[in-house]
Amino acid sequence: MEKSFANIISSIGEDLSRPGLVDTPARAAKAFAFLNRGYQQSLDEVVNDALFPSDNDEMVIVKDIELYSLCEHHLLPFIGRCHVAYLPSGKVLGLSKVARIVDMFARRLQIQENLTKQIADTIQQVTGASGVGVIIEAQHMCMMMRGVEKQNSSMKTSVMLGHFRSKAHTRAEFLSLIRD
Ligand SMILES: Nc1nc2c(ncn2[C@@H]2O[C@H](COP(=O)(O)OP(=O)(O)OP(=O)(O)O)[C@@H](O)[C@H]2O)c(=O)[nH]1
Ligand SMILES: [Zn+2]
Repeated sequence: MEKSFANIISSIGEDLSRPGLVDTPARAAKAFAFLNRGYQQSLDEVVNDALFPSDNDEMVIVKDIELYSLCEHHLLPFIGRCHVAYLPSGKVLGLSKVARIVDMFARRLQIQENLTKQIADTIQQVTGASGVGVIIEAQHMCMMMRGVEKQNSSMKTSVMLGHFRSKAHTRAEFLSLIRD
């Protein structure tokens, strides 16, 4: 990856031998590996068996989970917030694991729609919940720094599974609780 970054830097007309850039291919490779570290993670390792029996079947919401990802079309960041809710069915998931699952998928090359669905499907799979709702609001640098150059638009995506899809009042409760 270092060689590839060295090629990219030369290709834009820069002088790789100038002092400020000498270590840049190595730094950039390290940074890019970090930004894409989700490929090295497995769900088992992320969840680490942090599932706890509970007879509480009321809605659990983790809101405003910050999210940094890279769009798979331009390799530019999209940055925003993710809200996750589920209806437990016999067990609850360790709180931090919700955010870790978000990160595991965000730290890959993504489009926002697929990211939203992967998070929802995984929370469903891990918890066996009777419903899952995931909403992501994000701003895409590929639309801001280049291309159409719109600075104020943001994208909202949602995936509703189980009762969040079939019961309007469950969905409404989720939407109202993330507004507070
Ligand atoms: N649906 C969706 N589109 C995305 C996402 N991230 C980037 N894109 C879009 O992917 C599209 C790629 O379009 P292309 O026409 O192939 O590429 P481009 O010429 O660079 O497009 P422009 O951005 O319009 O300049 C653009 O419309 C981007 O805005 C995402 O998360 N979801
Ligand atoms: Zn893009």
